Amino acid sequence: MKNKTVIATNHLSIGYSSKNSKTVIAQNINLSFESGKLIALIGANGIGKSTLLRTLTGIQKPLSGEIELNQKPLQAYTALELAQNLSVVLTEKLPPSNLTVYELVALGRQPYTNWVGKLTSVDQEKIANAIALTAIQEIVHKKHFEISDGQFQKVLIARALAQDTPLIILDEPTTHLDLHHKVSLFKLLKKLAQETHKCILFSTHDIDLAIQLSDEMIVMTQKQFIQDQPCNLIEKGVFNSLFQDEDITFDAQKGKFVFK
Ligand SMILES: Nc1ncnc2c1ncn2[C@@H]1O[C@H](COP(=O)(O)OP(=O)(O)OP(=O)(O)O)[C@@H](O)[C@H]1O
Repeated sequence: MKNKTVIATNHLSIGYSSKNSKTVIAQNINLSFESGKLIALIGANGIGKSTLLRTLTGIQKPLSGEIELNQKPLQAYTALELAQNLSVVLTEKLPPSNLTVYELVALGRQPYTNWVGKLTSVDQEKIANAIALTAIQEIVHKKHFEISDGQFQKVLIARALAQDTPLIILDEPTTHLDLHHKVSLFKLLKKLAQETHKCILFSTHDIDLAIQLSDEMIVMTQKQFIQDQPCNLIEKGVFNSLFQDEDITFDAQKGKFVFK
């Protein structure tokens, strides 16, 4: 299947504005993401990763510039159309509820169900598919608060898969996970990008893992955004500019950070 551009930005400027002030977090952002790719967004704490992801998902308005989702300006989408084209996995806890894992995954079908919220056979098939792809069959009858953090992350990804959108955006999906669960979640995202041909964009602080498992990375620094394949970024020495700390350097041979 041919890769096509799912989302692209043109001279995008992101930040926060109120009545009296405007804070620019980053500007002149020109990025483009294709279907079938797993793309990691990395950068130091507070650099603006969440701000960028919130802007790309339409949760937050750009200060200026354009975002095109499937060749159409993001602001031209209705809320329902947006939910059919883009799913978001955030790290926030859910509001208190008694939902089972199955019901939570089924919520992904909301943009397609009628006003009574009845699931059609197509909806049920998409839910079953999402559950199978994320391998959470054994916990579908549990309440969502009866599962571990790692399982919960998978459930949120299953909900995004059930929503069946060409683009999935995740903000730090591996936070709070141990190494084993981080690796398995990264591999799951990689498999999903390959098998479902979706574009999966996520932010992370697990840079070593992102280098090994993502198709492309976006390195965000005070000065610039660099988007490329991990091996090219290593070759260009980009990772050394990530942290303003002489004690942390990137070992290009080992493909990981080393500390003094
Ligand atoms: N609601 C807000 N109003 C004003 N400034 C904000 C707001 N939210 C975040 N910021 C500021 O925007 C900058 C970028 O924050 P953001 O959360 O996007 O960074 P991040 O790269 O995701 O950080 P981290 O890796 O620590 O999660 C920070 O300086 C932060 O203080």
